[in-house]
Amino acid sequence: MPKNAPESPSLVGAEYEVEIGPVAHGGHCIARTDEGRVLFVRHALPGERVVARVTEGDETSRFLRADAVTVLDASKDRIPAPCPYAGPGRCGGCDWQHAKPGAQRRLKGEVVAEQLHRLAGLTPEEAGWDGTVVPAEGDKLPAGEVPRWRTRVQYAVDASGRAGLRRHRSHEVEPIDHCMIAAEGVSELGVEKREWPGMASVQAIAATGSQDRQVILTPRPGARLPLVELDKPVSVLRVEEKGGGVHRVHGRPFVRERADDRTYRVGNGGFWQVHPKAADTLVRAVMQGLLPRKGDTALDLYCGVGLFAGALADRVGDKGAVLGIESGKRAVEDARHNLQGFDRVRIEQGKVDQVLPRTGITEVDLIVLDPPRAGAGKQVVHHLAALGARRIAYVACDPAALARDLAYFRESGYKPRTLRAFDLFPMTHHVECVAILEPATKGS
Ligand SMILES: C[S@@+](CC[C@H](N)C(=O)[O-])C[C@H]1O[C@@H](n2cnc3c(N)ncnc32)[C@H](O)[C@@H]1O
Repeated sequence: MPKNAPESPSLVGAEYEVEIGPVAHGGHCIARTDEGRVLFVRHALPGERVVARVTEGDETSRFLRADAVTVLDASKDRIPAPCPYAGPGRCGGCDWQHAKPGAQRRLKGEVVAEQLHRLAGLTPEEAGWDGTVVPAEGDKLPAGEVPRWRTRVQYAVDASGRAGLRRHRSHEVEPIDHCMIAAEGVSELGVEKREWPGMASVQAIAATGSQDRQVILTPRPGARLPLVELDKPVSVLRVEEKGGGVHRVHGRPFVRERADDRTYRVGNGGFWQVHPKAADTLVRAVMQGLLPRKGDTALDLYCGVGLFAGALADRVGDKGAVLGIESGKRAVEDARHNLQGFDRVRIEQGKVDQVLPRTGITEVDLIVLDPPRAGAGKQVVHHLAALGARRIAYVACDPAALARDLAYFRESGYKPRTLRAFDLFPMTHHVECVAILEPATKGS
């Protein structure tokens, strides 16, 4: 828009009575107004008739964002949100509090299917997927009961020092007394029960398989650190104002997580799967898909603190070899520490697209890649396909990025053999997938 062009009138606050259409990626459903405007409506379910109030957009917007503020005709999948902080304009953490657990998983499945179809041109059958989204072990609870799965919670702190969670697409904080999806170990720390003057955010971590608890404080500019007295002994870290460096305040600078019968040190609030069953679930799915053999060579790309590299190293044995690549400096130190017992495991620091070509590797037997939400991208996918792996496991937290990359894999001669989807983020719209790929010539 030219600099001094008049702004078009905002539609925020406008209300439309609409029929809710299919679910879309991102925790909302699609609806159309009588004049043909497209609405992305939160707090609604497919098939419902609702009054949707616009939360973002103006007369020129291609689509508007809206909240269902009145439900005129409810879906049979609707339940009263168990969380008192869920609802229009409230906490932005959960998208599907108002849906029965089975319906949440169906909605996620529809999103995965739609992304596969739209971005990769694949039907569920062609992707080797039965169309289901599987709950994590122990999470199949009756409607109204909420799994306490979040072992890491990033609380935002408001100007008065109260901890809470951010409202949807907003910097505003919804102060909360209790997050229902927080793991018991997180709630027990009592972060929500005290004030955090001067802090911008407070992250609480409760490790899985050890009693390690950690709080990571991010102060506002110029603020002094509060004396941290919590209900449990914890280690405390502080994030620097500028540059985001992390410093130890007291206790260990890491927590010990357990997965696949191994302990992993995770320092400075680095990446670890949030659901307590996620690491084991994903390792199992990847290993069942790859079927590593003694003597295999393997890559673990975007390896974090070495979760899949550790599992692969165990299975390929002394005659095999594993190379992990990870961009985070601290995560690389942790991965090297975690896997120091394996002579034939090497961890390289840097971005996959830069490090991989420098390694000079031209052939491998197996590959695991577990990229961040943006996915791996065309260049990395084409490079991987040229290495001739027998099987590739793609672990994906964003089905759109996965579907796009599956299309790149197809261009370069790989097809999905199986795909599995897991509900490792109950109550939210997020879903984790594991696709196992093999050369397209195999069995076709
Ligand atoms: C989804 S996590 C997976 C970590 C690990 N596989 C696990 O399950 O614990 C993605 C990891 O990729 C790293 N990362 C992000 N972009 C990267 C890049 N371009 N190259 C290498 N690593 C990257 C992040 O630091 C993070 O540790």
